[in-house]
Amino acid sequence: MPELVLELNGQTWTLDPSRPYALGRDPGGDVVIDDARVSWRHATISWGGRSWVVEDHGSTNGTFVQGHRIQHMEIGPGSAVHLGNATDGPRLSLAAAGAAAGATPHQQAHAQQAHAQAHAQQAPAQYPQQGAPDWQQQQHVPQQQQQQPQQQQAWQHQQQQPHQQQQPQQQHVPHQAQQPHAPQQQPGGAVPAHGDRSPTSFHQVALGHVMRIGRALENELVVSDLQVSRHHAEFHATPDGRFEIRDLGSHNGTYVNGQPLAKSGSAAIGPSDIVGVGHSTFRLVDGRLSEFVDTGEVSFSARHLTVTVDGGKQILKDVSFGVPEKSLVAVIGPSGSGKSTLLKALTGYRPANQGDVLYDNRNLYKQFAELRQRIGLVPQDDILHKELTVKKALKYAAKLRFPADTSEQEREQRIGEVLRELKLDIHKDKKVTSLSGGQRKRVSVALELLTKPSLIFLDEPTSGLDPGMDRDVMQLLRGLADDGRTVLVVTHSVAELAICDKLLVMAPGGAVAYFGPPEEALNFFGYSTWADVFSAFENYREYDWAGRWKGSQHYQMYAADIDAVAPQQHSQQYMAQPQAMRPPKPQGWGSQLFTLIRRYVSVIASDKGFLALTVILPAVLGAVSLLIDPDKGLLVNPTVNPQTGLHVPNGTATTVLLILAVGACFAGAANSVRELIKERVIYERERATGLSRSAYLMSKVIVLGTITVLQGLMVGAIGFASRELPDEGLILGGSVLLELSLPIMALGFTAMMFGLVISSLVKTAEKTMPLLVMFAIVQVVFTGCLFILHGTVGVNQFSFLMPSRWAVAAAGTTLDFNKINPNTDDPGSTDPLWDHEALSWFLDMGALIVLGVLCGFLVARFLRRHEPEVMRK
Ligand SMILES: Nc1ncnc2c1ncn2[C@@H]1O[C@H](COP(=O)(O)OP(=O)(O)OP(=O)(O)O)[C@@H](O)[C@H]1O
Repeated sequence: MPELVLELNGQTWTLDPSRPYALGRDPGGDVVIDDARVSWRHATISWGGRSWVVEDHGSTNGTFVQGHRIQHMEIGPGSAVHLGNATDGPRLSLAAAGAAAGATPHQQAHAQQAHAQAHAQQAPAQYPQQGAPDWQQQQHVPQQQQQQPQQQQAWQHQQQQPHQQQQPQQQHVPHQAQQPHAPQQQPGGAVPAHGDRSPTSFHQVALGHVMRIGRALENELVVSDLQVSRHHAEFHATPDGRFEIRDLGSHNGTYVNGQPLAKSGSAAIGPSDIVGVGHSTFRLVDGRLSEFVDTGEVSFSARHLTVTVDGGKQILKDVSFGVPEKSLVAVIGPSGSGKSTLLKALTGYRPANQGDVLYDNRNLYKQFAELRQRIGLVPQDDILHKELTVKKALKYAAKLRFPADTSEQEREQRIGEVLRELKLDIHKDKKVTSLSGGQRKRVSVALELLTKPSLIFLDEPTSGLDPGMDRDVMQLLRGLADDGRTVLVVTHSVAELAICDKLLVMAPGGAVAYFGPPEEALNFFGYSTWADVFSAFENYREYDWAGRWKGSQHYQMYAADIDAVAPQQHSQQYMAQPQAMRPPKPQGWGSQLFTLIRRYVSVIASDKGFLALTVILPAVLGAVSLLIDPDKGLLVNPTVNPQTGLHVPNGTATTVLLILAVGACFAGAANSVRELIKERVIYERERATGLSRSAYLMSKVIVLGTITVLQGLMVGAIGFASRELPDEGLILGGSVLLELSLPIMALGFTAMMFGLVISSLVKTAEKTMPLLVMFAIVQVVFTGCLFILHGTVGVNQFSFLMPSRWAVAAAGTTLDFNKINPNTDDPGSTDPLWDHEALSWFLDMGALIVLGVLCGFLVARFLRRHEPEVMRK
């Protein structure tokens, strides 16, 4: 095979066809070119089987042959290649072996050493075919980029050898100490399931002994952590030397290798297993239990995260980055660059289709059930009921998130701690709605801090805040990180980036454009302001920003080591086992329901406007019906038409019933139509922390149902009370008013359920109003009061889906609607739903209730769509 001799600036290299040669500024490359226009890893030259080939590696300023920018081109003796500029960029001259001197031994050795590194990287895929845009010409890499920052080196070192830094008890720790649960790479780049650090303490377990773990002081192993139940789990050391962990019906669950044990279930454990109880993890080390307490100082990394949506489009592309403990990371990027998608992938809300998220070297996706408790997420919208006081909002959140066996006093104590930590104690009795935007964000953070998460994610916490509040919130986050947590914030505000440890810049299309210290970022892009950088993103959307990043020195310094591990394809594996990932609920169903009802009642009670409307609306709707022929009753007209033999219709009865039915429909649906959409963010977040969907839905049904039924009673009582009614009902004898009001009340309830369906279906609250109006008008049409439905094939069957049809029919059986509103077109026919019989009344009421229940199922179904993917059943 022909060797090729490459000449540059008087130096020569003999290229051997057996391997590729990396060209660029990287001192570890084969041919090192010290020119600012040349990228860190600019291009490779390799033997392509037939001829030599030069391939651009996503360089910023391009590779040129005969004045043309090339991506991939065959070359040979006599060719000349320019790097970085077509005319005056460094010129590589190629000649046949023998025509020039070979490479020096030093250069050869250097090239060999760099060879492996060159293969660890991936070349970006594509580059603009036209000339480089203007901004590229301005490109120059700041000098400081040549230096490896101390902090990063230190972290990388720690990532590779965590235990060498902190192993005071190493002499007590047998094989695990020498092979700690560090990020040892397994074949294929998998990270071991267990990633904890040095033990916090050791506990002796005698053979044949049982060691109970829990929060209560009487346990042998007391874990003072509110996430742990009073009597949480037991370690059994059998006389024959085997060990077993048994859950004692704990509320937050006991985990083995990240997977929850069944409630009161047990599992045999060996030295390689890791048992999770609240913030503590336990391992068996030489017959003893080593305990590690997660106090928040955790490293965090993402590797090769790729999210693909239906249709195969990638909206997040191969995102890798990592940060040590106590880090504050900001994520910025233009709209649509995948920041929210990244946040969902990092928090496990919507796991990436490819790639891993490592929480202190433990795979978050695989151990989500356990690790989700250590993650706090503050969405963009407040996760609080604004009508409540700060203290009350935290009280209900604590009640829902802490195990059922925590006492009021314990919860109060923790609430007091977070209020003091976030300097909110002076505001604790204020309503959330009366706080400033920044204070409100603090309350959302406080709520997440209740359970002491080690990782906190925030989605645009400063949007809508003035610059002063922006700074306050960012400083708050800085403080949280300094106190020993890892904080990642997605933000649109670039004013306070300097206080972050690392900055991740997302490019259009969902790829990384930069990751590294914030102070070096603008230099990296070659601009003086972020506005210019974002304009460049907008103007050069098709440019390969990711390729530019991967060809950069910063990539080598801050991401290449994380990127070097092969991506893990796993979406099917995770999605196939949703059952295994579903975490236990800290509270029982009934307890959640009770708390939710109390919270909902508190919210409603503090909303005086809503309370007033719930009374005024039915009162007005009932009262307007009184204006219709006030002196006429709701009885069958005694006059009979001699020609048809039918009673003369009582138009007053049908109109009054129509108005009351529509009033109940409107009041019921109006009560609920905004209810789910307005607290969707709260629901999403609470669902991820263990809220039961059915308990949530039931709390709405019970509270709103009660209100609506009472409103229905009011509408019925006002509307019917002053009218002349039959002396006897079909069901309740003399209580005709009540018998007539019951269908109105049931109609209100079912309409309320329809309102919930709308609320669970829509994407924004604004869409609820048109749908509410449409619903009410459709109900008017299908009451059967405006025209006879019976006998009209198709329309009649369709009307069975309308609650107003059944409610009017039920009241109509009592009033004998077949005589009040006879079918004059077809005198012999009557509507069976209106038959003046008890059976028909029950049938109509039953159908009304069944419609309501069906709506309940639909709501549950639609609610599922707004849940974190891992929580969907
Ligand atoms: N489920 C989905 N199916 C198809 N495309 C999606 C889906 N979710 C998001 N996208 C698209 O992916 C891209 C990234 O969306 P994402 O919301 O993550 O961006 P973002 O950076 O958070 O934007 P913004 O700053 O405006 O909130 C957008 O173009 C969006 O339209």
